[in-house]
Amino acid sequence: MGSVSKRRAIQTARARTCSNSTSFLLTMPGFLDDSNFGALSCKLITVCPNNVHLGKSLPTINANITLFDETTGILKAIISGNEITKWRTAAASVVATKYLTAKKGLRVLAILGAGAQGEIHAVAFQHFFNFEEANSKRLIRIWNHNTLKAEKLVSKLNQLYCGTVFKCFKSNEMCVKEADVIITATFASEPIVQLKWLKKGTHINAVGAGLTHYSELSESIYLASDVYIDYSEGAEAELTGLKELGVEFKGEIGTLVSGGVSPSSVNQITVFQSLGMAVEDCAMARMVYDLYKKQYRNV
Ligand SMILES: NC(=O)C1=CN([C@@H]2O[C@H](COP(=O)(O)OP(=O)(O)OC[C@H]3O[C@@H](n4cnc5c(N)ncnc54)[C@H](OP(=O)(O)O)[C@@H]3O)[C@@H](O)[C@H]2O)C=CC1
Ligand SMILES: O=C([O-])C1=[NH+]CCC1
Repeated sequence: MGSVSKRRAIQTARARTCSNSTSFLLTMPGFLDDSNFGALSCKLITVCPNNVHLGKSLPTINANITLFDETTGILKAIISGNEITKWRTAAASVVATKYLTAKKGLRVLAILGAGAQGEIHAVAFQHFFNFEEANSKRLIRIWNHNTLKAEKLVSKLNQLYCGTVFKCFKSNEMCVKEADVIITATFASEPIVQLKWLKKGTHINAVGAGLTHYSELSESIYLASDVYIDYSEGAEAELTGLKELGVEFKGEIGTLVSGGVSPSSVNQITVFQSLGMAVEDCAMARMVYDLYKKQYRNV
């Protein structure tokens, strides 16, 4: 993220090719100029929310990353991108939360959405943060519009991570009540969080992209918040609706990381509007490729 804000990363706004009214292909080329994590790559990712209704347990998001030699342009690898997309998206939310809540006490975390992103955010946030609601008990709240799915996820997470209690909420309003941090990771095309439900100083990681990238939160939340983005070019292209609403972006998270922007005050509601960056995929693909070479080819 720091490299993006220092302009050591090249990633034009991605192309979106619709295959029908709800599904699309994103083409995400990126170049990262870094001796350890640098790479030239292009992620091809399809988003098909209706896969969930096909009854075949198909992921709704499917990605592959093509990795190229920066000098010769020769294709080096095609790397499956589903796990990479999950992890790098949660990692971006962790970094945004770290920098935007640095001066705030964190007790209550609410995750809205129990799909792939909801799950990986729960795993990442229990690892990096200490959300203790009461009696020093670590707790993470999870809501899904279909409660059964949230119950299944909660049961799985409670078996895997015994240091934290994962609790299912039937109401999104109750789930976000008193939350210090909220993560929205759904395909909701209508707001699932309202301003009047929030307390002062809440930080929201808005990850989901339904029809637009900003449909999970009410307009009043955006207008009342300091909104941060991952990269300006993407925001200019994909967040036009927010700009038309009068929302001014405070800056890129990478600028906060590099110390170029002062984080918001403790009582200010903040939103990290996560679009997802091609260079996050670049860095991860390079890491996977290097590990593969070391482990299997002894190079
Ligand atoms: N910012 C970024 O970098 C990235 C963003 N995303 C976005 O994150 C979101 C989640 O992705 P992912 O977890 O992989 O997808 P999944 O299909 O695994 O999960 C989607 C979740 O959204 C819920 N959901 C679906 N429709 C609605 C609705 N109308 N209202 C409320 N909840 C709904 C689903 O519940 P149920 O199954 O019960 O219907 C499920 O819990 C997507 O919008 C995706 O585009 C994904 C990757 C990267
Ligand atoms: O960056 C990404 O991979 C995505 N953003 C929205 C859907 C997938």
